[in-house]
Amino acid sequence: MLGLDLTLSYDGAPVVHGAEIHLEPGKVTALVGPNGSGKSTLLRSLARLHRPDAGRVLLADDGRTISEGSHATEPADLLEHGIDAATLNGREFARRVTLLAQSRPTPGGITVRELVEFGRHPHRGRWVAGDADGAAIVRRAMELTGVAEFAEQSVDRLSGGQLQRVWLASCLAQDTSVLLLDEPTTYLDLRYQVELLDLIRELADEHGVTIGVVLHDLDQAAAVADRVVLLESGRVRAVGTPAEVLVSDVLSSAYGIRVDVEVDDRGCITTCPIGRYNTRERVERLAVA
Ligand SMILES: Nc1ncnc2c1ncn2[C@@H]1O[C@H](COP(=O)(O)OP(=O)(O)OP(=O)(O)O)[C@@H](O)[C@H]1O
Repeated sequence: MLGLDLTLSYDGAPVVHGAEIHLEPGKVTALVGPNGSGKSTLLRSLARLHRPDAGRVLLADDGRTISEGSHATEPADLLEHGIDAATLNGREFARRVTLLAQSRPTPGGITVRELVEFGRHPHRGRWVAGDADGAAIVRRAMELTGVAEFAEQSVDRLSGGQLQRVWLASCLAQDTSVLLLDEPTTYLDLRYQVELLDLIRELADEHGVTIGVVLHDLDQAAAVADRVVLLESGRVRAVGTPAEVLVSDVLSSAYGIRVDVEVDDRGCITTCPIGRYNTRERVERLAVA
């Protein structure tokens, strides 16, 4: 997927200025940046939920799903052979791209299974019977996200984290080749944060899914992403591997606070924003104590 020269605005006021973003099949691309830098707006434009003032979104012409994997696509291939997302009808687009949004209105009075089954909507004909693989895909989506155990429970009785996982299951049930996630670890406890990041990696590595994920936690971005796109004031400030983008001077300048970065022997990146309460001397003193 390639977002090209995207200019995005609200009420005529641009908030993203000519951004380019390339999401590759089988790779995880993390969008990071300060509050208000345009991450969600950019992600929503890739999901066709925010119409660009200028620019376009191109998709690989394979129309494949998570189950089938997808071909590698370079920006030049997409420019030549890609499909302009704006030309697809809603159903065609929804078979290719799904977004786990930050918040969604959840219909009341339905079960977890019914909400997950909702993800099958672009694969259904006029009759449910048309979706032969649907039941198996829904079951698998619920197992992967750990919601199968409360499949028959009402969504009204779920915690924030459980509901987040049910919506993720619904996105997986949609079985698209592009999966976009906006701050998916919000509301999740430590275990499910880690499991969600593992699942994201598994979908990319084993199923060739194209993944774009907005993350505030830079250490999570470093751990899960192949590429990081750093946005600042609606502009792409840096693109590259985590080791290339998540460096002290770039982060300190983007976030307006000193950010130290450590890389251990295994190449794991840890970022440490230094506030007044969190001077290096204090951190070292606590480590000794
Ligand atoms: N519905 C809206 N109406 C008007 N302006 C908006 C709207 N949503 C977002 N904006 C503005 O667009 C800019 C980008 O917002 P966006 O939500 O894309 O940033 P973000 O990087 O995702 O922020 P955060 O990290 O806080 O979620 C901000 O200046 C924000 O105030």
